[in-house]
Amino acid sequence: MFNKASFLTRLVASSVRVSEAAGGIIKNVMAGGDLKIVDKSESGGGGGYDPQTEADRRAQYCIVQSLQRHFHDIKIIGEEEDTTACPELEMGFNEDVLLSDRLMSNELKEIKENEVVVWVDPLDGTSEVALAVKNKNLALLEQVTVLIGIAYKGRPVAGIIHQPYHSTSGRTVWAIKGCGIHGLVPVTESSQKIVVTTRSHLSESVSSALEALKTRNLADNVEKVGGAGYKVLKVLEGCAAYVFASAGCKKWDTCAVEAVLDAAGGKLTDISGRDIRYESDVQLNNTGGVLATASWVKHQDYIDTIPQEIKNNLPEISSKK
Ligand SMILES: Nc1ncnc2c1ncn2[C@@H]1O[C@H](COP(=O)(O)O)[C@@H](O)[C@H]1OP(=O)(O)O
Ligand SMILES: [Mg+2]
Ligand SMILES: [Mg+2]
Ligand SMILES: [Mg+2]
Repeated sequence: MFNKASFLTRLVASSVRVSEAAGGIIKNVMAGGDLKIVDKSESGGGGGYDPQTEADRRAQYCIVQSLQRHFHDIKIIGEEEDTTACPELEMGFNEDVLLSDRLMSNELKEIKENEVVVWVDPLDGTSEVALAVKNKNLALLEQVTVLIGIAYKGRPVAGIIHQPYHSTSGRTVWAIKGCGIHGLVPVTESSQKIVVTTRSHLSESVSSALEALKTRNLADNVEKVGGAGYKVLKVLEGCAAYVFASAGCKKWDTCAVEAVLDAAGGKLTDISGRDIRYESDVQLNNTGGVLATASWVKHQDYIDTIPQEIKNNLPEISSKK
């Protein structure tokens, strides 16, 4: 069945399994107790404290090696430049994904390996991992996700969000364009408009955007939590929007989650309402910020309410410098 399925279905089926293997590696490193944290901003990354742990490095190695072994011509762009080798694992694939093959459009069925860009965030929420260990507050680990996003012609067509610390054995939420969302049942209405935003990268523009939303009853409450993946899961499970009016996150933070949110009827753009592009040569930073909304609110209301001066300070830069 696997070999008969189209390339995109096989890539997603493998990526679901690989994300779960990466989640296991993250848990093993955490259980070992020695994160070997480095601060990437010290090696010229700029932009303030930017931690990377042994879990980030091992998870990325596992994901990239496994996918490249089975799909030689895909282009993979991962967050971490430094990785740590880990034993080769025979991944297999997730059988449920294969069932999507019959639902896929012909255009997606005909996608070839050299036409996709795979955006990998091996561990989203590294700041929360560092804080969880420092404060011995393991509840923060629920905010950790593994993100694998698949882009075709510059736009997301599939996404995988693995949440290793969700309940006891973790969970994987995945979607292929036009084939629905799997791994959770999205909330389709809520009496309260809760907006989620950053815990560790707050700034003047982030706060001002949230204040503006509150005045228009688009944010009854604001929750500050970590991770782009975790915040989109919160939007899928009842929050109204994820608003990040800052240039800090990258294409690997948003490609997977945009594909999953889109499949649930939500929407993700920059804060000016522009689509985020995912070609292999784009600027890695999401310089226009991130606005993700649930299916049951109007995305345009949030765009219209964010002050123009904040948008002007977050221009879109689409080509790599
Ligand atoms: N200034 C920044 N520098 C590095 N990464 C950032 C920055 N801002 C956001 N991110 C990335 O975007 C994610 C969402 O941001 P936040 O948690 O602040 O809402 C973070 O988990 C982090 O991903 P990662 O943990 O993979 O490095
Ligand atoms: Mg990081
Ligand atoms: Mg990230
Ligand atoms: Mg990361």
